[in-house]
Amino acid sequence: MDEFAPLDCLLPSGKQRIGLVILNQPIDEQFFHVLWSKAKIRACADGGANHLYRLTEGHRESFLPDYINGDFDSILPEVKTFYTEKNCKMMETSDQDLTDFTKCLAVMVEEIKAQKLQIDTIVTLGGLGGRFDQIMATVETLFHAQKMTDLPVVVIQDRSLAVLLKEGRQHHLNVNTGLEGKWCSLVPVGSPCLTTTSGLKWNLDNQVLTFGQLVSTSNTYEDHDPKEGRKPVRITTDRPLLWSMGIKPQ
Ligand SMILES: Cc1ncc(C[n+]2csc(CCOP(=O)(O)OP(=O)(O)O)c2C)c(N)n1
Ligand SMILES: O=c1ccn([C@@H]2O[C@H](COP(=O)(O)O)[C@@H](O)[C@H]2O)c(=O)[nH]1
Repeated sequence: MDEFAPLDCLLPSGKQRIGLVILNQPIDEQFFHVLWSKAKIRACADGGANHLYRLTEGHRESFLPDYINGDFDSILPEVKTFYTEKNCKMMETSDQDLTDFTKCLAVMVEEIKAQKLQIDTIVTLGGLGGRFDQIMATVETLFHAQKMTDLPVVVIQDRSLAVLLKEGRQHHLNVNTGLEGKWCSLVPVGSPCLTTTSGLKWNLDNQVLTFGQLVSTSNTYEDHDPKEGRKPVRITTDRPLLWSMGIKPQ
């Protein structure tokens, strides 16, 4: 059984130790500060460095990533110069068969192993906005991630979080952090998913989720007694299944 609280990473008091990946999308300042302070390793994928540079103006030296990688077709010259001079590791990879996000994640997994870092979750800022092909590529990267590591890889942008649930497991998602928004969803992105759930308003009972037949979007949580808190959402699936959920505006 896999127990996991997807939004624990955004709680200042949350217990997860994280690795942080910054992609080339606008960064939510509040989320950034919570995540940065908890992170044991921090990385930018290519143009992600431009966003970090802009956001931390006036305090840049306190927010240096461990490495920046990618094909460097988006990082601005002054940003590249700044982080190079500050001795951040610059890892240029010309490979045009994998996205900069996938490559960044692969490096992070290697670094976690090499440095024996205690990490519970890899959290990515960006990846769910901007270009549609990049959003689809983010989902594809989550499939690569499952081959690279057993750690959960969570993607957060704006008020949405996405994580790919592993196949053949029972997942218990703790959705009682207080940060959960109203909606949640289960999308069978790679192949049809035989799915059973509890804790949702619209549950599935050994049903096949597949495009063109049934996809669980605009779902929400089962009603609960506010004094007792929400019960976990339980999900079993025979194939990787994309869980996504809203984050309540703070
Ligand atoms: C079949 C196939 N289609 C498309 C590509 C092209 N391609 C896939 S990943 C990739 C790198 C994308 O890099 P990234 O920095 O993540 O995105 P960018 O902003 O450069 O588009 C490229 C060029 C390919 N190699 N193979
Ligand atoms: O519209 C977008 C553009 C990019 N991303 C993510 O950021 C990385 C790095 O992007 P670069 O354009 O190479 O700087 C890319 O691999 C995507 O994962 C995005 O989410 N949306």
